[in-house]
Amino acid sequence: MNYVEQINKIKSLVEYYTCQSNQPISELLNNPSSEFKQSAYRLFYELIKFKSPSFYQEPNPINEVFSLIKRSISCTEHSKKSVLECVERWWLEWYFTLEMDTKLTSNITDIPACFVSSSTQHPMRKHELSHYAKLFTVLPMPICNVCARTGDLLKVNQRFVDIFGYTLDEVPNLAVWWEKAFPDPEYRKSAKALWKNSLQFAKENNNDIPANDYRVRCSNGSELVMEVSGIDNGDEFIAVFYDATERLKAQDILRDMAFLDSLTKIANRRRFDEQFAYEFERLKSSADKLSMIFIDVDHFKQFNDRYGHVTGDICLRDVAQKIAATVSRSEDFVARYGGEEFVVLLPQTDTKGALFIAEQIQKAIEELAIPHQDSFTGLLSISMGVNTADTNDDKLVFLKATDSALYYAKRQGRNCIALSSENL
Ligand SMILES: Nc1nc2c(ncn2[C@@H]2O[C@H](COP(=O)(O)OP(=O)(O)OP(=O)(O)O)[C@@H](O)[C@H]2O)c(=O)[nH]1
Repeated sequence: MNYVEQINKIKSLVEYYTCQSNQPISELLNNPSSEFKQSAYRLFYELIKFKSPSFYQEPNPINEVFSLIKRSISCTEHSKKSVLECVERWWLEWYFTLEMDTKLTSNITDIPACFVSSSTQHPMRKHELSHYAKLFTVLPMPICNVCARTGDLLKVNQRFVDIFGYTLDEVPNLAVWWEKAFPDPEYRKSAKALWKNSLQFAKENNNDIPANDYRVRCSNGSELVMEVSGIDNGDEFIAVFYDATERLKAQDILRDMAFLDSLTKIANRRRFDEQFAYEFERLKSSADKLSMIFIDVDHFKQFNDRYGHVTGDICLRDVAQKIAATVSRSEDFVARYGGEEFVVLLPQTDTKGALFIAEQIQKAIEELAIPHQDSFTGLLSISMGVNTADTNDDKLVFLKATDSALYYAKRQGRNCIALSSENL
């Protein structure tokens, strides 16, 4: 298998898990299925262990291969990039483990003992030695080697110093590291507990320290979210840090995409269902009121028929943005319910407050002054149904009653606001 074929195999793996597998991307990244990890491992083993000894020749081959693939992925393909980075991270960890298990001896002084396997039968050759020393230095992520008994940091690589700004003299042991990199006592406590659990897990599971995200304070005061994993051989462990900022950003984008209506750029129905359930749950344990407004654009079928669907789309986008701009409290929530229908949730708001907001929305849409020749006023208008729930109300009954109020407004001739009969 040549280099290009090897690269294509990795690309196909990423392509498959991004586009064809049934697992949603966010779940794939947060909770990778064993099938995904196993496929990545099989490919790693095939290329690195058996078929491609040439992978060993360069000090940092995995990084090079993945950089090449990254360059071939367009910057808009966020999910593909995230999946690729996930595979790269595993490969680097496996690469370390493989080297440790099969190549190293314990009588070498300039190599962290963590690289050294006591079960190794073959003494390491000189060029291999320099290779491993180099590996520690050139790997593109921060790495530190720690004595498990004393907590002394035995070695950190240049990348560690570059990224965090701490030299070995400044963080000589774990106690100082926890103090400096985790200055908030509360967060330090939870981070330490997470790390302790990870080390325990490693002892019970092949020495692999599982990856978790930690918020690390750098010497210049900035904070980075780092995914930390590693290897624990009992006497020492190696912690490998991977910058999770890009992954978290990609996850945020994916989450936004899943919950955003692509046309109007406000929350979609799925997001509404979630928020509605959350607000109703909250209502149960409080004496507050929750108000809701259903909004429907009047005679929108005729608008589309007269002005065309493209103008119709622009109109829906403008109406949605106007509603969102009018409802300004941070706890209020606006979503596209479907088609030309929108919904507003107003926590801690009584009927009077909700009617006031509905009037504001009506005024705002009037100010948009979108021509609509088939409308009574000559301008695009909306109809609204308003309803208010309290602790004892049922979610679905409330939703239905608000919908009925909206259709009452329609029957009244449109361009008006109707209050649910429950509130009269
Ligand atoms: N352009 C565009 N039109 C949409 C979209 N979603 C739904 N519609 C149209 O909105 C129209 C809604 O029509 P109806 O449900 O009959 O309602 P209406 O014409 O607004 O009448 P009333 O609600 O009774 O005032 C349909 O023609 C849908 O095709 C969209 O995303 N873009």
